[in-house]
Amino acid sequence: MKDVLEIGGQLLQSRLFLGTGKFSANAVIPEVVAACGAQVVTVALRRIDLQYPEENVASYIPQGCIIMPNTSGARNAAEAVRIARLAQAAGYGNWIKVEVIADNRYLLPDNYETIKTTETLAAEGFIVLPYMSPDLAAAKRMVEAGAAAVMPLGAPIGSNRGLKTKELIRILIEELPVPVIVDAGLGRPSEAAEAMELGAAAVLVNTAIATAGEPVLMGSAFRQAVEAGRKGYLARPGAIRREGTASSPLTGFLQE
Ligand SMILES: CC(=O)[C@@H](O)[C@H](O)COP(=O)(O)O
Repeated sequence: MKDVLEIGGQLLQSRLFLGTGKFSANAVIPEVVAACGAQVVTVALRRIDLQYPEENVASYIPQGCIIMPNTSGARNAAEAVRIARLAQAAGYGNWIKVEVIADNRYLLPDNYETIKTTETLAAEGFIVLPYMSPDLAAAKRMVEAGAAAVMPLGAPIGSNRGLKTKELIRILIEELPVPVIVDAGLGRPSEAAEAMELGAAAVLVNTAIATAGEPVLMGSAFRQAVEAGRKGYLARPGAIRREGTASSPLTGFLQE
């Protein structure tokens, strides 16, 4: 049975979602998407320019990808809902990544406003993927509100600090009935593999790929890391022990 990820009725082979901010030029995006094998690509509505296609980041996303607008810039539920409706009216479908960020230093999400946004947009038929701080109570409310997945941060956006919220994300993976997609802060392919080994359904990466010296090569590295991490999870890793266990029996050699 092929290992596919289902979200909003879509069957995805790729578990690496790509963010499109911070690239030195939009022209590199098609090659990076191909290197990542990404099927879901997120764009900020403010970077969608309907009048000048060459400035419209969405026009660099290959056919066949799901373009998932995000509500970055929204500081409360009302603004996020407005951005989502604008994106849909502009023809960008009904997937939406909810981002409601009220602090300028750490760019941490406002879970309360995100819950409210999820309630409104899910009721309007959007496929809602809320970016959130990994809190079980808030995540359950987002799921009750109709979230198709939840997207807890590993570390602050753009920090490249990795899976700093690992134990909280593990709880979400164990307790929630929807896919858990680690989003934000993953700085190295190994950290994406770590998230996948934990049981994350997918990861979303932007800064680490966009700001690498070689974004296409880094995208390919993240692709392989996500695939390896997923296989490591499916293979059911052995128990972690404190004591040593000989790889071949030493009986008959050591005096008890
Ligand atoms: C919430 C948000 O905006 C993230 O999707 C961001 O784009 C990805 O975070 P990194 O840039 O740290 O990968």
